[in-house]
Amino acid sequence: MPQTMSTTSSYLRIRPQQFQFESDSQSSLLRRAFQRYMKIAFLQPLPPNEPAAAVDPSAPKPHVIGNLTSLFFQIDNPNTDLRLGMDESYSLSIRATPQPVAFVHTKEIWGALRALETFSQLIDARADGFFISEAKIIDFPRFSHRGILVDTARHYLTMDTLLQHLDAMAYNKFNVLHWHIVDDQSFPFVSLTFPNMSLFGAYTQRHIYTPEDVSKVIEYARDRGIRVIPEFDTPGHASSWKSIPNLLTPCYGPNNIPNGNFGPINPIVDSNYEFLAVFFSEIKKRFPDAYVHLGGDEVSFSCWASNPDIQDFMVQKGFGKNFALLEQYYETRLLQLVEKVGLRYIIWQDVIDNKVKVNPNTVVQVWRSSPSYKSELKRVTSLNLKTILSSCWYLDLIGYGRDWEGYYRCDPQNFKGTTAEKNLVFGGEACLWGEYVDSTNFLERMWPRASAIGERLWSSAKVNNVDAALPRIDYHRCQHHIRRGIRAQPVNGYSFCQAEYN
Ligand SMILES: CC(=O)N[C@H]1NC[C@H](CO)[C@H](O)[C@@H]1O
Repeated sequence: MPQTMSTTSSYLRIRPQQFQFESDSQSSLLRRAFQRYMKIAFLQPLPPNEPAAAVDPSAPKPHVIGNLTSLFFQIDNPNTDLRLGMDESYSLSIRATPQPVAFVHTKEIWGALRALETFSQLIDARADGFFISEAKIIDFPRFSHRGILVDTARHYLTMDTLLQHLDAMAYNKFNVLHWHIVDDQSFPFVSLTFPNMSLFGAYTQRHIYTPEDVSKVIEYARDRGIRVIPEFDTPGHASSWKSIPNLLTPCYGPNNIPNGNFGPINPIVDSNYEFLAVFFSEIKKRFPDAYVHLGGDEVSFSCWASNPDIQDFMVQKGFGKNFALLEQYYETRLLQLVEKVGLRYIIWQDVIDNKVKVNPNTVVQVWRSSPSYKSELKRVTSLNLKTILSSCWYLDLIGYGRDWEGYYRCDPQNFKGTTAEKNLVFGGEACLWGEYVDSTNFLERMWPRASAIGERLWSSAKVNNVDAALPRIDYHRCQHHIRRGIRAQPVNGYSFCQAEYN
């Protein structure tokens, strides 16, 4: 839902063969977007040879007063970086009188992409043609970080799934793909510096993302105004990093000999920080975004506590039995080496909960839903740290019925904070963890449940009435997902699409 939108009951017909997007900008990204949306905006609304009568006879016949033949884009500054804080605002005006004219004005090219998506969603595709009403829209996102976490480590996601997902993200104006690319269970990311990591860490050599795959995802996302932020989660969730000698902590059994298991990254081995510095300097080369996600969640202390060398280290450092201090020691050194590499970072809230001192640019991702995410938001923002919320939006946790309503009601700034603290919450992410998700069910489990979060993160906080949203998310599922080839599951107990998924 745009920030401001007014329409009239005067319609213009669009004949795709006599319509084009136009701009003075020479941007190749914009040209590709124009080509893409000429297809998307004018997809046949109904299965072929469907009798026109199938169109809902009660729907009011549009009052057509002319033909629209072009949509002109004026972009003030076409060559801009894809970045946190990029300008995605736009105005869209469609007028029928004195003669049909349609016009978009944006500051940056990213607003042009968002305007194209809105324009495509305004088109009323009927059996007897394509129509669009007069409209005046002034729009911009409420939050600048509107992300989706995908997990390619618990189960592998095919490139086709990832690219379809990026298409759907664009249909919902998301702008960050948080690629949780590796974890305990597998390491599908092919490192150029340390090829053994995927050689020994991937499920098989087919369950990998080659450098070409990674570049393809980054370019495909960029074309849609979507940043790609990879997550390399340490010191926990790193069992698959086992090919790096001495990296993981050897766990000890009760008789003080190694029991063959390995735990979190070993924080007392200095060469591990040298490895991490080299690894993250590769990451900086491979991913253009200024931010990387360093994880830091769910570090289990039991293996560290079982290791006699670590026990000695804790005594030397005066940490006693407080392993949160050892995690602080690790995180402090990690954040320093990553900063030295020239990357900014996002971390899970656990790092803050363990009282690690972080760089003021740090972004904290709040994900736990207990004791209360609202008190966590207060705690993190009172440290003057930028924050994104995920707690309400764990799409991997499934139940029965319209769970999207809860996602829709959750507002990231709805906590007891000062205005300044609330403004530090600059967005959020839906998370679809991969424990029970792979390419057979990723898209239908993601969409359109994530659409409710997309509107929460783009639209005004005042757009929050679930009853008003129900028919819109239902329509959005059919017209902008199913019709565009995205397998999106039902959001309503009973409904149908003009063109069902075949
Ligand atoms: C930050 C975070 O969420 N960490 C773990 N918590 C539970 C999730 C499943 O719901 C995943 O296992 C995830 O790896």
